Amino acid sequence: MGCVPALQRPRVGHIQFLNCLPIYWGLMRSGALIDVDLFKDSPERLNTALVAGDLDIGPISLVEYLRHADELLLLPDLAVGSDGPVLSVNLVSTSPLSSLDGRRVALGATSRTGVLLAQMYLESAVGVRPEYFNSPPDLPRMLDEADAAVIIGDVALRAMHDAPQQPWDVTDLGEAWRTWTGLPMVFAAWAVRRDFAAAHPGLVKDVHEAFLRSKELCLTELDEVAAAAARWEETLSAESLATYFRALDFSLGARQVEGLREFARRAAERGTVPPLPPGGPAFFEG
Ligand SMILES: C=C(O[C@@H]1C=C(C(=O)O)C=C[C@H]1O)C(=O)O
Repeated sequence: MGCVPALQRPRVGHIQFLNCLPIYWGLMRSGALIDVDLFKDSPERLNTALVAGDLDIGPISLVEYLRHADELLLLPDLAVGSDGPVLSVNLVSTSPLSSLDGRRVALGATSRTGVLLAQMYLESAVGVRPEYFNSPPDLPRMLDEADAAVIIGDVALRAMHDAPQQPWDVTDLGEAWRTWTGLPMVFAAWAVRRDFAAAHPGLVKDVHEAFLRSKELCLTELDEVAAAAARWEETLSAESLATYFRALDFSLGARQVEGLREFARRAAERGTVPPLPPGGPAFFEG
């Protein structure tokens, strides 16, 4: 009887960490926010929502993408990574890394990629086999219960900032990966569910283009983003936030894909994730 289906905006995830504030800034400045239903949350909850089909498009930890690559397509040229120090994916330790054999290491619950990278690094580069346990990302509590802790996002950025006044060794895992492999690290990428992309290719193209425009725009306005964010920070200054935003690499070009593949290969070798299919990752090609 000519029933018109209700129009529904794409359900899009957004990481509620400072790392994705530049992307949010760009979406806001271009007006693209009006055309999406934006869900802000922590990375691990966004991972779950995208995999469950409660979101259509969103950022996903690289490790979770690798576990669900058959259900997802990556959006080209968009990621959260670094080609060197990242400042916010940190292994914080109260004793030297070489002494961690058999000792307890707390893994922060918001991270999937950072915590796996820390384990790979400790075991294969440092040569120790600690005992790991999962923990809420509360650094003082983690260090009460363990000799080292892996944290990401704002908590990690603030810990890096406070480290000179604390008895901590901080290993920046973006930098460690780069020194170890010579490649950039991709911690998270943006993906669309394959079923949604098949049903609504035009919408996905629009959202992807909005994200790319947002990225371009924010890169030219990072000092303004940093100044706006610093008003709500107790200890991080506009200068340190600007340094942070410049350390982050939001691109997913040929070199970043090479880094992604190398991480995938090493993770699959450990049996933690299935191998990437040949020619992978598969991208949305709207
Ligand atoms: C650089 C970061 O990238 C992230 C790291 C993630 C992970 O370790 O699983 C997931 C999403 C991103 O937020 C960060 O959170 O600091």
